[in-house]
Amino acid sequence: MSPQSLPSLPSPATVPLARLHGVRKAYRTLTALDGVGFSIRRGEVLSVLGANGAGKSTSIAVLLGLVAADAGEAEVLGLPPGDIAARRRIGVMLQSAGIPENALVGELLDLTRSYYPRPRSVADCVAMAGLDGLMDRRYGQLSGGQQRRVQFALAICGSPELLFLDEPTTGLDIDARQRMWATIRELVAGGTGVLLTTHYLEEAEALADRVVVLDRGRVVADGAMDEVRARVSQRRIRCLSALDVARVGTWPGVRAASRDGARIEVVADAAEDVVRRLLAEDAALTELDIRRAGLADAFLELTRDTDRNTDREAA
Ligand SMILES: Nc1ncnc2c1ncn2[C@@H]1O[C@H](COP(=O)(O)OP(=O)(O)OP(=O)(O)O)[C@@H](O)[C@H]1O
Repeated sequence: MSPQSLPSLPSPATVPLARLHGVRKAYRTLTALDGVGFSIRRGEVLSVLGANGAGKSTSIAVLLGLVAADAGEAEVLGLPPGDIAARRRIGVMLQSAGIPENALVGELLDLTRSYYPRPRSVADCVAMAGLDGLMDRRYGQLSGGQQRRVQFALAICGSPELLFLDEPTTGLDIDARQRMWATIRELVAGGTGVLLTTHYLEEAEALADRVVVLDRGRVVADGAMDEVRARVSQRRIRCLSALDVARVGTWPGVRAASRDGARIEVVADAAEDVVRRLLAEDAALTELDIRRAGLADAFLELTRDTDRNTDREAA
């Protein structure tokens, strides 16, 4: 067979490591997932964002085979969720860890490493998760932040191709959080795919290549970090001005106006009209600075838009 006649296979980089498609899940009358679909690729961090109860943990649970979907498709490394062969190639750090309190950290690490065909060395795990001095301690006697680091070590100790991190840095101090971010970046640079849920939008901004925003069990945005930000038209305008912010707040196109000392900050839908009026009304205005809204603003606007649509549908 000549090379030309071979069917063209998708390149490994474009085949998703994991995928949900049209997934529905209801708990009695409550719809937790309402047709959720997204995928995670090699060498990228996908951040799944959403308010409490939006369906983030349920999406992960479906991918891990912990919860059965009522409808739709779920696949991990080309296998059904929960498949043992897939389990040996993924790492998982969930909110509820279920780790025996009496076990020594070193024992936990040895045991978890033994499940995997190509575990990382203990020394690497200790360095990557920041476990120095913790190996002989009992898990239950560690602080919350130390326990999170142990959970992270257990998630990465098998050199997984795909890593599920459900709010990994909750309870970590700034230094430990930065260390975990650095390790995640290192893993991703080596080709690992990461599904990250977080309530810290600066964490998603710092780590994620792509973002999926869930709102009440539906995907309301899915795209590259910059694309999701760009979907939001809002701008933040800052300047030194003596204008009355209560009055500025009533101008057309202005969403919010606040004062911090001599500086005012205006959040506007379309910056141009508002900037023109600011300059016209205050000839002494200086230090004008206009920025695209950050992920936090984008997130709020995206979920607020769904609120509006839902209200409209209900009306
Ligand atoms: N076992 C369960 N039984 C009944 N309802 C459930 C169960 N698990 C989740 N739910 C409900 O499903 C919805 C989605 O929950 P899920 O835990 O996926 O949200 P989340 O986005 O992870 O929220 P959080 O940010 O609070 O962790 C919520 O309304 C939740 O109350």
